[in-house]
Amino acid sequence: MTDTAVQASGLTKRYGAFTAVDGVDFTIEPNRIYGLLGRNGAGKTTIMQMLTGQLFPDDGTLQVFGREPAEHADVLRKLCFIAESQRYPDMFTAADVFAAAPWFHENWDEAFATRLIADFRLPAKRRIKKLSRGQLSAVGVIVGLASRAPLTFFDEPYLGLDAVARHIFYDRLLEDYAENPRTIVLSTHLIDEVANLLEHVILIDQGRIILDRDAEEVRGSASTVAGPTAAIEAFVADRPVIGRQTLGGLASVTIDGRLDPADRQRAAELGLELAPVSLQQLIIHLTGDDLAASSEGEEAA
Ligand SMILES: Nc1ncnc2c1ncn2[C@@H]1O[C@H](COP(=O)(O)OP(=O)(O)OP(=O)(O)O)[C@@H](O)[C@H]1O
Repeated sequence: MTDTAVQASGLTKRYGAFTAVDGVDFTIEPNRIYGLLGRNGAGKTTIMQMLTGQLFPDDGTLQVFGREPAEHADVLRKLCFIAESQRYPDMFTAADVFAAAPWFHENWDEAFATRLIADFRLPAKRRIKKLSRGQLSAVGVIVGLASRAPLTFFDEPYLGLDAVARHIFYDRLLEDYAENPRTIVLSTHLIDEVANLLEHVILIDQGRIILDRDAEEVRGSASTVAGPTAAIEAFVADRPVIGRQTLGGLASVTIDGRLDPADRQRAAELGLELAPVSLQQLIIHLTGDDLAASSEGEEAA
């Protein structure tokens, strides 16, 4: 049996009277790729900062590789945190950053970094402060990949990257992960782009976890059913509805839970169309205002 990479229980962070992370429990298993997803301000960065010893929790227990991260240098050495707004010393070139990386990351692979510099067409000899936004993102991504840290966090560091560069990042990540398994946590809003990379999804909303599931289970775990409103209502009665749109006599309703062959047959008999819900659509339903509106309606009823 392998040990867990992260074990959090009742993890809480407050900023004054505001609770940014509200008593969350979760586990991160080693050698998997996790998506830490959620809307702006959900608490993702705050959680990652606690996991990497940059912030102290106000409550709860947190173990990273079996210890409290903030107080154990041997744990911190196993971590790599790449943020969107990564800062570097003013005089540094990208090459200086890569030259310093092995001091912090014992698994640093210089040959891999050199290959990535070419892939991203990064002018490594140029001062960091002269780099474009995308080039600066590439510096962070290269550090995150070539460090091969046992637990690597990418907190949306690839926002500045263009579509080609982002796909190079996803490809290199997957290739290298296959050869050098490690634990990777990605926080991103580009959910459709990373959906196939993720092995596990943790969805956070307003400081609380609302979904913590194997990505394979999430795929196909919700469906959209579309057709005449009366037939839809007959089909979705007693099923958990997580989204609803109506237009004239037509409706499109998203339901949670898998459909079995009998469900599919019934939908066909009623003349309804079924479509799988993508991870991004599911997250929009789970954290969007349409859910808030329908659940308020249910509470009032
Ligand atoms: N130093 C701080 N002081 C006060 N409030 C803070 C502080 N840092 C974060 N917050 C608040 O805590 C909440 C969680 O912030 P956090 O940065 O963790 O969100 P996030 O999920 O990473 O968001 P985004 O996707 O927009 O980056 C937000 O409401 C934010 O405004």
